[in-house]
Amino acid sequence: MQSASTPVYRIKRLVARHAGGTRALALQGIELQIGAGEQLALIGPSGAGKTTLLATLACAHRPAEGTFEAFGSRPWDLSDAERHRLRARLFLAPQTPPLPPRQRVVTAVLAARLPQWSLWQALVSLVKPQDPEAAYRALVRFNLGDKLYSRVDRLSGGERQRCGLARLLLSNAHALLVDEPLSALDPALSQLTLTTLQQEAASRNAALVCSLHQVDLALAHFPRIVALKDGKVAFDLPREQVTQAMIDELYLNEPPPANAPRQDDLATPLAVGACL
Ligand SMILES: Nc1ncnc2c1ncn2[C@@H]1O[C@H](COP(=O)(O)OP(=O)(O)OP(=O)(O)O)[C@@H](O)[C@H]1O
Repeated sequence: MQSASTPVYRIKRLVARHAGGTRALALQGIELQIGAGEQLALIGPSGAGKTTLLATLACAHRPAEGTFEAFGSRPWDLSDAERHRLRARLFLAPQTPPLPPRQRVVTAVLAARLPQWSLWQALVSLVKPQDPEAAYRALVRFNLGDKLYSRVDRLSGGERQRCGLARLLLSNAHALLVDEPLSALDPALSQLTLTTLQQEAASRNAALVCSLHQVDLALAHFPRIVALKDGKVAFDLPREQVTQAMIDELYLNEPPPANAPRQDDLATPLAVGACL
């Protein structure tokens, strides 16, 4: 039963494995609570488990052990139909959005409304897009308004990535899960993208969880930083308490993350300002 104070996510001692011969651990002993309206960045070296955690939060990956509650329910104890309904409250934007290459952008973006539509509306929209104005408004917010009727396979990597994010704006979700949204974007578009995602999350009081390799942007934009390493939470802190030593330790023996702040740029603890 969900009340106003029910967290969006409540996770205890969560363990996740991937399929395959070794069933290697991807997440171990994860403890996490995320409330409505919270915005947090997930950082950590490659292979730390960020994508696996986002897939778990999206109910796309079933945990092997532990407690996992979303909106007060245990998704994997629900029937398939109930879990399907729960998933309509979650939106996962993968790093490479699964957009049909021959589809027009307008149709691909409007597909985010599928969970809200009847089968008939969905079929009609494939032939004649329903509410193209809404798709246009979403694309404009990612500086992509001129691509409304382009074919998906004619988009650049960065345009495709933002097209995937425009879908998020058309969803009804209250947990927005975004995996490395900036990997194909230049600095100006990166700022625009993060600001748009954060404004959208704030306007619907949604939880926003965003994995980022750009540590400087994570610290500049997000009030809470959750760092993963080797499938475990290395730290989970307000950004003001994150120090350069913690970042160094997190990426020890790893190639430096993209756009990591230089040592000279950082006080200890880090002095960072919001960009919202
Ligand atoms: N489909 C899969 N099958 C088997 N192992 C996997 C699979 N996907 C990920 N893994 C393993 O799970 C661990 C966590 O991977 P994950 O993709 O969650 O990390 P990540 O932090 O998102 O990495 P990156 O920053 O490189 O995207 C890694 O050891 C990875 O090799």
